[in-house]
Formats: sequence, structure tokens, C-alpha cells
Amino acid sequence: MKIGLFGYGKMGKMIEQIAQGRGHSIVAKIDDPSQDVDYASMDVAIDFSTPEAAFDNITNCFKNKVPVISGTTGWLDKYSQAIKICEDNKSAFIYASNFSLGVNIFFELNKHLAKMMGGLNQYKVAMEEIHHTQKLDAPSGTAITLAEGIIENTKYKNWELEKSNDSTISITSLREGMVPGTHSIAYTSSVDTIEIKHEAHNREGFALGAVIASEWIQGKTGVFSMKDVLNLS
Ligand SMILES: NC(=O)C1=CN([C@@H]2O[C@H](COP(=O)(O)OP(=O)(O)OC[C@H]3O[C@@H](n4cnc5c(N)ncnc54)[C@H](OP(=O)(O)O)[C@@H]3O)[C@@H](O)[C@H]2O)C=CC1
Ligand SMILES: O=C(O)C1=N[C@H](C(=O)O)C[C@H](O)C1
Repeated sequence: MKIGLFGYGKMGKMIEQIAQGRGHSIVAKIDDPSQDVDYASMDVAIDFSTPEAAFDNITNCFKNKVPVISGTTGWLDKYSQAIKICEDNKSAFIYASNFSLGVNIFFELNKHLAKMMGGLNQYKVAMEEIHHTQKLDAPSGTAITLAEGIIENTKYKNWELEKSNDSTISITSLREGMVPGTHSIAYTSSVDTIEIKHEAHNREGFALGAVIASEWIQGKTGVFSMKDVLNLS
């Protein structure tokens, strides 16, 4: 598979390593909007860039019929616009706030726990995410997906940073050193706490998931998710 990398920072470099280890080649490394892009050379584009750059990177690929795997967070106010451009151009797309197998299992565990806790008014939920100090967005995309999983399955209606009430999930975002990504969810009553946690030890799991998604999307048209790729129910 010939891969174009949009974003050649921490994740772009890790994806290059994993992709080459699986026999793929990197045909472009785009780090700047002024670079010329040879779309015809790519079987797939993998975008791990910045919240400002992602929409243009992704939709330019769709217009050139290049399927896209995107893990960039912080641009999702334009997600539905991107989907329309993908569909109009009969291209293919997978966005995931987190590509690791472990977090995708954690997403399902979170929804299952939320269903069980939904009717128990004595418990209040709170979420914490910890990332490295270079991270541009807060809360993390993964924390937003986790909050959406709780909202789908409980009386909670929205999330906010550091603010909770009966209908609002409080998310605390901490930025410390080189932390690759830690997410925890706690349900607390006056007598106990139930907590679930995912801690990434490095970036390999994110990169491997993105490369597996790139392999999976070959020959497909449409908008998919990591649930489709990993066959999780
Ligand atoms: N979904 C997932 O599983 C994961 C998602 N992420 C997300 O991926 C994104 C990237 O993370 P990370 O690699 O750690 O960040 P980095 O800051 O290390 O890398 C981002 C890269 O994008 C480059 N860039 C800037 N503008 C453009 C542009 N117009 N087109 C292409 N590239 C551009 C930057 O270049 P320069 O430095 O020169 O500005 C930089 O090299 C973030 O949004 C992060 O939240 C991260 C890990 C996992
Ligand atoms: O910026 C990061 O590093 C990460 N970003 C993603 C997010 O915002 O959830 C995924 C992972 O937690 C690492």
C-alpha cells in the first residue's frame, strides 16, 4: 500500500515506522499547506495533523478520490461538511478520536457501565484525561467520545470542562510531561467509587490501529468507523 502522510509529527513518524514494518511505503510526507501533493501516487492518506489543518487536508483528498484515515482531534465542528464532500466524491473515510484497540474496547466498556449506572441517582460521574504538554486541544477527542457514550446511555445531557451538575458530565483535562494519553471515568456515591481507566504506554497502539484501518478501507466507498474495522459489537 502506498501511503501519504498528512502531518509528520509525533504520530506521523510513528505511523511511518509501523507501516513500513507491515510492508507498506510512504510516498508523501505533508507538513505544510504550501507543499505540492501528488494525490495520484497514494492508495490512502493518513491525517494526523492539527485542528486547523485537518479539514482541508481531508477534503482535498476526497476531491482527488483518495480514501482518508484521520485521527486529528479538535476539528469536528466541520465533520458533517467533510462527510458530505466525501459522499459527493464517492470517496472513503474513517475518523476515530482514538485508533487503539484498547481504547476501542474501553469505549464499549464505558457504554456498558453507563447503561448499568444510568438509573442509580446516588452516583455522580466525572471524567479525567491526562496528556503531554504539547497537546493543542482540551478536552481530548477520546474524552469527548467517552462523554458521548455516557450521554447516549444515561440522563446526562452534555459535558463541560471542570463543571458538573445533575445533567452535566465534568471533564478534567491535565497536561503533564510526555504522557501519551490516560482516560478515567469515576462514578462516586457517598459510600464508594467505581472507576474504569485506560492508560496508553506509548503511541504504538494508535499508529497500528490507523495502519490497520488503512488496510481495511482499500477498495471501499463510504464512511466507516473503527467499530466496523475491529468488528466490535
Ligand atoms: N486518533 C488517535 O488515535 C490519535 C490522535 N491524535 C491526534 O493527532 C493529531 C496529531 O498529533 P501529534 O502527531 O501528536 O501532533 P504533532 O504536533 O507532533 O504533529 C502534528 C504535525 O502536523 C503538522 N502540520 C501543521 N500544519 C499542517 C498542514 N497544513 N498539513 C499537514 N500537517 C501539518 C505539524 O507541523 P509543524 O510542527 O511544522 O507545525 C506537525 O508536524 C492531534 O490532533 C492529536 O490529538 C494523536 C494520537 C492518537
Ligand atoms: O494528542 C494526543 O496525543 C492524543 N490525542 C487523541 C485525543 O485527543 O483523544 C488520542 C490520544 O489520547 C492521544
